[in-house]
Amino acid sequence: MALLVSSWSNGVQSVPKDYVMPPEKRPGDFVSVCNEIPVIDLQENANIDRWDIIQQIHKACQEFGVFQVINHGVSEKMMEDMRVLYHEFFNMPIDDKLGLFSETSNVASGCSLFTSGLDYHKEDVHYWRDTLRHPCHPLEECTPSWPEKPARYREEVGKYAVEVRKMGFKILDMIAEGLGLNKGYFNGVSEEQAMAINHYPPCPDPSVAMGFGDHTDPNLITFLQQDQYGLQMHKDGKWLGVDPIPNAFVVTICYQLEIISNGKLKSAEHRGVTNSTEPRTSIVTFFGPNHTLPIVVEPAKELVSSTNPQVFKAYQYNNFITNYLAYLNKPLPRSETPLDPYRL
Ligand SMILES: O=C(O)CCC(=O)C(=O)O
Ligand SMILES: [Fe+2]
Repeated sequence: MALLVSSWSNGVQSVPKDYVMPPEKRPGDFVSVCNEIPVIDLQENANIDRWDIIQQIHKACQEFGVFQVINHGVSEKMMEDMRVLYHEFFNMPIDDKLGLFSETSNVASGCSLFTSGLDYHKEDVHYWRDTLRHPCHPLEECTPSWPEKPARYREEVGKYAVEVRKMGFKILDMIAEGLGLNKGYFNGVSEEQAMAINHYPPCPDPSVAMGFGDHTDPNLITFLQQDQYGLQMHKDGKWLGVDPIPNAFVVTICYQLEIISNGKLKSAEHRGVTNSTEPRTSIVTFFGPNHTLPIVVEPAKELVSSTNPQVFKAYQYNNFITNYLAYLNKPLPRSETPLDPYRL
């Protein structure tokens, strides 16, 4: 537990040496907010109909692999309640969190509170973050593993998970239609829903530490709400800062969507940096195929033709996840990406 950054970092004057990243993994010069990352209003009006919104989403998925949504249907009150709840959670006395703590991230199973990356003791340098992670669907099976404190946790997070699922499926339908696929096309590969709540305490020197290193999420699609600046996206060799718009969700295209779209949509590489003044919390929801079932993922047949040859082969999702986790443990610099073994 003493390992949690939030348990020891308050008031520290310098970054401990096992949190000082080697130069190639540091955040580099300050990256300001990029106003080009699309912000899409999901509310139809007299001038904008559903098809216009689908086109905006499609363009953003092709050009950036990321966009923000507003008027998305999840109530502002609920998003604010989540911010307040997780502020309270990360500020609870250590004893209240002890039962949840795990020294490894335990990604595949139940609820865990961990720090840094996948396996703290195997790392040379650590990330400046603590994370609570748990599955969210089916709700009745998941909630018994969730935190018991704050007392309203299970009720509030349960409602939020349901609302985010509705929004997620609505946006996935629009992505499907933008690709020329039927509504509901992604239903079979978005069954699994999990949340990760990343907490980054203020860091005395954000230029040498890293909150969350570069990565692309392995699942289908990710929705993130954030209370402070810190998320950056990689595009055309540059890092772009994502504006922390209150009550917006950042939508990120992940590896499975790039593969199913036969490379038409781009997955987005991203990272989280720290700041020296304010704690930052990102509340992240992931949707993807059920990793406990032998689900086959492959490019949509409708998107493959003689002029658009298939660029990825079919594989089992659980095999992809095993390879992805092994990839994350490989030392830098890595010569290939987790997508490469699946290219034709
Ligand atoms: O905290 C952030 O902004 C990034 C979080 C993230 O990329 C993740 O949880 O996969
Ligand atoms: Fe991520």
